[in-house]
Amino acid sequence: MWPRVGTVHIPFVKGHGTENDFVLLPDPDAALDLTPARVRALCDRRGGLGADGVLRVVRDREHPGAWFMDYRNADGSVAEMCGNGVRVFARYLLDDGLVEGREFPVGTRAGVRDVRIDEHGEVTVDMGKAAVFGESEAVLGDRRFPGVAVDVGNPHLVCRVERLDDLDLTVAPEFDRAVFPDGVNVEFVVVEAPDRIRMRVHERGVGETRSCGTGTVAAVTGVLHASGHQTGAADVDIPGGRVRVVIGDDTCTLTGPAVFVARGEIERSWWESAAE
Ligand SMILES: N[C@H](CCC[C@H](N)C(=O)O)C(=O)O
Repeated sequence: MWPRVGTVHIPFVKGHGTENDFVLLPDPDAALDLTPARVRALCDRRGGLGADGVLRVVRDREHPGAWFMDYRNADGSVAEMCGNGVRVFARYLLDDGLVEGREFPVGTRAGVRDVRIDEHGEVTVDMGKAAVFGESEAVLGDRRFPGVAVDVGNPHLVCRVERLDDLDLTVAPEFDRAVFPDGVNVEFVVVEAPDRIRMRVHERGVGETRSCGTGTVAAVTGVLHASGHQTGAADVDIPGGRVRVVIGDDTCTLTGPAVFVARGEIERSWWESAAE
């Protein structure tokens, strides 16, 4: 073992939900100064661990005994909610014995989200009510994509397209800042069948990801809205896998996997140097 010269390293867990990947910081008492610079450094796929975002386990001050998910995007920004992240976060709480039973609440900046983990490890998250709040468009190069604005606790723009393989998502789509003053996650959606859609997503604060849980809820909500329906269900195929979305009268659910890849320790000296 490397000599531990009086340093205490920082535990982490690496996991993903349909390949939307995260660094999870599990120690709620570590008193970490999680600056935006450290989040960017952790998410850096060369100089750091590499991830789309960071999930930190925090004691929920408003709900004693419950846990709060402090989610950060790879660019260091704070987002209200992360559907894939909640699945990974919930699985960690269950696997590490921090909760009793397979159904429990998780606090997020978008509110409390009830989760259920079945015996196969599939996680269902009550995502709350998704709401269409207008129409707008995304611009990629010289192409304009009309879409619907959907609030899933975080902002989304859902654009229906005929194909996904001709979209250059290496650049951020332009959008109307009057509609999305805090930025937006943009989904490009192909409807394959009334209960199956395919999508790609360019995430606020990250870039193109292989999956976006809140984005899949927004996509199904947007497609149903466009067809004049308020409720329905669909399988959503994203590059990182498949999730199931159910849009009900009062709430939506997202069901999908949560995978742990590795556990380890972040070198304290690296952590201090990343503070900026
Ligand atoms: N990947 C996340 C979405 C993060 C959204 C974040 N990029 C934002 O700024 O809202 C998810 O699975 O829901």
